[in-house]
Amino acid sequence: MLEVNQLSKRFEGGRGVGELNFSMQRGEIVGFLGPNGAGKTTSMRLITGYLQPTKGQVLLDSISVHDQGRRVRSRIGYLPENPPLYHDMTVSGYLSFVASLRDVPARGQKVRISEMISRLGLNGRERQLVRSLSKGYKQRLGLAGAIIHKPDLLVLDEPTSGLDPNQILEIRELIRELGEQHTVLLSTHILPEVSTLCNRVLIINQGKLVLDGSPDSIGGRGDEPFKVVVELKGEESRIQSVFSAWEHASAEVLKDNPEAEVQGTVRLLLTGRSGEDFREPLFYQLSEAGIPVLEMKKENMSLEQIFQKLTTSEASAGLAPVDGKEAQDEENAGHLS
Ligand SMILES: Nc1ncnc2c1ncn2[C@@H]1O[C@H](COP(=O)(O)OP(=O)(O)OP(=O)(O)O)[C@@H](O)[C@H]1O
Repeated sequence: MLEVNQLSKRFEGGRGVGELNFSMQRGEIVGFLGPNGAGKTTSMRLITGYLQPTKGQVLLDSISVHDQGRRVRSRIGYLPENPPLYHDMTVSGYLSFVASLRDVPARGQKVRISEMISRLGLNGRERQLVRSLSKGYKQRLGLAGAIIHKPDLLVLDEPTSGLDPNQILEIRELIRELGEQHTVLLSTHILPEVSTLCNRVLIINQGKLVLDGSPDSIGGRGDEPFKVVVELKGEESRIQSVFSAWEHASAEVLKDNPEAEVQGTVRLLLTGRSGEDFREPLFYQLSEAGIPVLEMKKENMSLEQIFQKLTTSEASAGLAPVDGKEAQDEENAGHLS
C-alpha cells in the first residue's frame, strides 16, 4: 500500500534523513522508533507530503505523494506531535472546520462530525472551547481531525506524548481500534507501546533505518548467540560438572534467586552458537545425568536491549537482516554526507 523508496531529506549541517526504504501493507500497525533527533518527525512529514524530499519518493498505491499531492493526501491522515488546534473554536466548530478543509462533502459533514464525536469519546464536549480541554481530550480531538476524511493511511507522531498513564491507555486503545480500519504508522519513545500495539517495528538512528521486523522476531535476531535459562534441582558443583565440557553451550550459574540454596535449586544461563537451538540435546544431557528440570526458557533480547544496541555509538555495526529485510547501508550510518 505504501512504498517509501530512497527517501532523503538533507538539512543544513548534513542533518535529516537518508535513503529510507520500506513498505507497508494494508492493515499493518507499524511502530517507528528512534532516539531524539533520529529523523522520525522528518520522515513522517515527508511521507505525508508536508515536506518535499531532497531525493526519493513515497507512493501510496503507486501514486506519488509529492507529485499528486492533493489527490493522495486526501487518503492520508496525519496527527503531528503538536496538533494545530484552534483554541478559540469549540470542539464541533473545529471538526467542522477540518471537515471542510479535508473536502468532506457538505451534506455528510454533520453525520461525520457526530460519528467522530462518539468514536473518540468527545460526547458532551461538543460546545466546549478547545483551550479548556485537557491534554488527553485535545489529543482525541486531534485524532478525530486526522481521520475525519476516512483516510486509508494514518500517520501519528508521538500520539501519547505528554499524557498521564490513564490517558496513555485510553489513546492506545483508540489507536488499536483505529488500526482495525486504517493502516497506521506511529512514532513513539515508549517501547512497550510498540510491543502491545504494533505488528511491525522500524528503528531509525541518525537518519538511517537500522531495523525492520516484527516485535516477536526481532527478539530472536539471527546474529545473537542462542541463550537458554534453566532452573534445575540438585547440587551446584554436580550440575556444573555436567556442563564443564558440554559441546553445545557454556554454562554460567545465575545468582538471582536468594532462596536457591535453601530450595536446592540452581539457575543456569547457557550460551551457545547463534542459530543453533540446543534445547533438545540439553534435555537429553540433563535426563542422562538424572537432573530434574524445573524450568527451561529461551532468552530473547528485549525490544529495549535491541533499541539500545542499535542506537548507541556503535549503532548498526554488524546488523543482520531481520525478516529478510536488509538493515540499511552501514557505511552511511551517522550524519548524512
Ligand atoms: N527544518 C529543519 N531545519 C534544519 N534541521 C532540521 C529541521 N527539521 C529537523 N532538522 C534536523 O533533522 C534531524 C531529525 O529531526 P527530527 O525532528 O525528524 O527528529 P525526531 O526523531 O522526530 O526527534 P524527536 O524524537 O526529538 O522529536 C535533527 O538533527 C534535527 O535537528
